[in-house]
Amino acid sequence: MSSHPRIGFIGAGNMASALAGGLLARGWPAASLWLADPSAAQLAAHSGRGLRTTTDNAELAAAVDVLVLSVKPQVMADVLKPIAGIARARRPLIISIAAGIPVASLQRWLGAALPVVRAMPNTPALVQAGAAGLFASAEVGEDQRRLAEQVLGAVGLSLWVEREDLIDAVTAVSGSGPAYFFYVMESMIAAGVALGLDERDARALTLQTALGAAQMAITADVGPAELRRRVTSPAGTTEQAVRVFDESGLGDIFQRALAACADRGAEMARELGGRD
Ligand SMILES: NC(=O)C1=CN([C@@H]2O[C@H](COP(=O)(O)OP(=O)(O)OC[C@H]3O[C@@H](n4cnc5c(N)ncnc54)[C@H](OP(=O)(O)O)[C@@H]3O)[C@@H](O)[C@H]2O)C=CC1
Ligand SMILES: O=C(O)[C@@H]1CCC=N1
Repeated sequence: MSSHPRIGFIGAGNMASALAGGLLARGWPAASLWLADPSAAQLAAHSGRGLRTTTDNAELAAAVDVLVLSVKPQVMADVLKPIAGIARARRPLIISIAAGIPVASLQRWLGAALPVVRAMPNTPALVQAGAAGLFASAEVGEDQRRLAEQVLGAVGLSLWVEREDLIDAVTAVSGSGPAYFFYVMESMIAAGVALGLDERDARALTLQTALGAAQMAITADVGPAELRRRVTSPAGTTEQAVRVFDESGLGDIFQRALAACADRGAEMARELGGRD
């Protein structure tokens, strides 16, 4: 196998576009990236950049070394059954990025206990700043583990979790996590505007502050709590903002929000995973 295995995405939506775009920007050859989607319009931007595209999932499944299942969880069963025979014959590494679809369901729809990696990436993969949790089924060998790491690791951090239910926790923290930070950014921009800044300045200050805080937290030799303490002067301004967050139960809000997110993953597994 070449140093750049052929990777095929079934479902060319938001997350597949982020992963394929990130791999491309990282130097993955466009001709080794395949995308399948029923919508020719959805595929047009990708083919314009030299990626291989098709509206036929079976054609893609017959061509790739790594098959990334990037459709919505609700259509996964219908997507897998028609390509199950090809997958059993060719045995590509299968990586499912769908929230809430257990390995056992994927294998049942594929008609065999094929090696499956469940991955939970996030959209910052597009700018090589992704974060992904991976879980390997018992059938996944060492070489296939390394292959999954090569693909997800090319666009950011990737780490293995040893129990499948922890994928729901990864979803709550990092899979859905970008949305929480974007929400914070939206709220800070709106608050800055309410305090009199023009929208462009409020946005620029907010986004640069988010970037700076993340970079500091990643590189510092102390944790976020100490970094927060260093910004919070006694009897100063930050203290007043933190007081309002504490009085409003911000920590509890995050606990409940992430628990609701993880619970939804488990609920989807019950709703969708049991399908024939
Ligand atoms: N978005 C995110 O941040 C993350 C998403 N995920 C997971 O990734 C998966 C995809 O999510 P996302 O990219 O947001 O969803 P999108 O709806 O953006 O992408 C899914 C794509 O699959 C297409 N599709 C539908 N039916 C088929 C089919 N039969 N064969 C091939 N393609 C098909 C859809 O087309 P159409 O729109 O025409 O139906 C759409 O283009 C989900 O399972 C989600 O849980 C995981 C981590 C993060
Ligand atoms: O909201 C969702 O269900 C998907 C999974 C993680 C991020 N987006």
